[in-house]
Amino acid sequence: MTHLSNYGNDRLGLYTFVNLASFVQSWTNLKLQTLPPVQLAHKYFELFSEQKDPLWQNPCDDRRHRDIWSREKTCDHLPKFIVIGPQKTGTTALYLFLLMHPSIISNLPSPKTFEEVQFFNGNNYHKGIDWYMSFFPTPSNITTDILFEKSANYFHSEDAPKRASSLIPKAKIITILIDPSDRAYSWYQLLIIDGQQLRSDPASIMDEVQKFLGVSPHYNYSEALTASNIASPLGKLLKASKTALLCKKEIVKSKLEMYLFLMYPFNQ
Ligand SMILES: Nc1ncnc2c1ncn2[C@@H]1O[C@H](COP(=O)(O)OS(=O)(=O)O)[C@@H](OP(=O)(O)O)[C@H]1O
Repeated sequence: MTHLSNYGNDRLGLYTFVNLASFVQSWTNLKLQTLPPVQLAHKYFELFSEQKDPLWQNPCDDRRHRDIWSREKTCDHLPKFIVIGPQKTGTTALYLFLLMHPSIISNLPSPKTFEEVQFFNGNNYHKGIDWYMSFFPTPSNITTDILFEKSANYFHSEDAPKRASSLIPKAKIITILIDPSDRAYSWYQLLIIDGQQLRSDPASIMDEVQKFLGVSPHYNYSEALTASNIASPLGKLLKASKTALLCKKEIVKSKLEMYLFLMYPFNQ
């Protein structure tokens, strides 16, 4: 079983399998049985569970694979080098410096992860090779243009090395190493806020933010963020937003209207 997006190896496998089955039928008393395709697949992965996780192989090194690929699946849509991180080492700066070179071309941006594709490290990998290749533009000059991608979290991913070496074995790799304490300090300067909690429990989040920023005096958000405290602008906003939520079906038709409605007390 292969995880190539073509049938170069699988055709050979099927040919061997058919001949094996006819040999068994002709020369033995064994009764061959089969199952419908989906059940057969379940059975297969029960027996070979290690193959549940695909490992996309490189289609470019085998002429048979290249020959049956469509034009869109040219090997020119794969990177020639990758910047693997780690995070907080200056990867964004390096990425921008590389982009300044006329022959070095990056992947197209991702709506979710911006300049990074983050293919080899996580679940995006299961979206397949076509998904990955769709991030790379067609080079205007195949011989001189060099495609690359930078995903800073490849560095600490356990899966990324084997996945990358299977799909792009010839790609060069760039990593940036700095004093770990500088990285730690950079992380320390960053506060990640849980957006869901900001909605459900803003006061606790704001306590955390104050601590992180070291602001003084400590402001009592628990008190300020109550509907009863309507004298303050925050109270007005909260009251307005509460009203908006209560009657949103009737009066709030879109997110924009909701926004304007919430901001109304401040725009008067
Ligand atoms: N030349 C240049 N220009 C701008 N910034 C530079 C440069 N070299 C390194 N840095 C520092 O790199 C830190 C951010 O690293 P990353 O881009 O890898 O961060 S991230 O993982 O993408 O969040 C970030 O560090 P901190 O400021 O300490 O957070 C940047 O200041």
